[in-house]
Formats: sequence, structure tokens, C-alpha cells
Amino acid sequence: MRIEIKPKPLTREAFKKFGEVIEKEGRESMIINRGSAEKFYEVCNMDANEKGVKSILHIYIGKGREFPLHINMLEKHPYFSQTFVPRSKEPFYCVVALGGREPDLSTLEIFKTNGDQGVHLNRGTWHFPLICIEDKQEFIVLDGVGINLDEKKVIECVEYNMQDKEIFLIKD
Ligand SMILES: NC(=O)N[C@@H](O)C(=O)O
Ligand code: NI
Repeated sequence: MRIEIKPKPLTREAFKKFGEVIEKEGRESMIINRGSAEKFYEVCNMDANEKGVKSILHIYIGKGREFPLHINMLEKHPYFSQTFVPRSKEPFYCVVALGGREPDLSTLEIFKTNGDQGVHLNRGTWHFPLICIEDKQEFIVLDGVGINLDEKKVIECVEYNMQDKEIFLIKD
């Protein structure tokens, strides 16, 4: 039996078991700095509170992925969450799964952002590393450093096919 998983639009409800969506949409804001700025506050948490781990900010410049894309491994960061905030209004893909020591491939999902969203991956959320569609997509990445133990599991290559830069993950 072949199950086709199609990319879903990224929404807070659909993504909440994996993490949080970084967006202004539907969020409360306040005017700060004597009216010179609008603050969308507490959009997501930063979960990096294991001893010795500190939160850090990186900038990533991603290469456009070659499609069709082999989803042949998943990784997770057990000691800190990982947050990707695009610096340009371009969509990117997020392949995620639940699971403990092993990813639970029955929970594998793929989300496509709308170009104005980022993602906060809960600590322990299995994911494929950043999937850029266009070349040189830039991201602010909030990570934890210290016990940077991120586990990687090579999974049987989940077959996929691609049309117009859409990815359909097909699982037998
Ligand atoms: N390796 C690294 O810094 N990034 C990955 O963890 C990723 O999820 O892209
Ligand atoms: Ni990662």
C-alpha cells in the first residue's frame, strides 16, 4: 500500500506537536520604544536550559536543494530546541517526525512555509536538516551549544517524487 504524504501549509495547529511557528499572523503585539516599534512578543520559547548549554544565534546561508531530495536521515537535538527564521520572504520545507530513540516514521510530515514563517523545533523533534528551495536563502538560527549532541539516524530512504519543486514523500 503506498501512502503519499503531501506537503501541508504550515499552521500553528498542524505543527504544534513538533514545535512552534514563528509568525506575526494571529499574534498579539504591543507598541514599544515610545511608539517607534511594534513588538510581537513571546512568539516562541527558547528551550536550551540543560546545564552547560547556552542559546546562541547563527546565520545560515542555505544552498537550494537538488530535487528530488533523498530523505535518507533524520536528526534530533536532545538538549536544545532549534529555531529557523528566514531573512527573506521565501518558502522552505520542514520534514519532521516524532519518536524517542528512533524516529517514528508513521508520524513523518512535511510542511511548506508561506515565506513569512519560521519554525521552532522542540528539543527532540526528529527532522531533516534545513531544506532550502532557492539558492542562498538566509536564516537566523537559534541553537544551543555546549553538549551539542545531536543524534542522527539514517532511515531507509523514504521514496519521493517531485513536481514543480513540490516534494511528495511516498511510504510503502
Ligand atoms: N547542523 C546544523 O547546524 N543544522 C542542522 O541541525 C539543521 O537542522 O539544519
Ligand atoms: Ni537540526
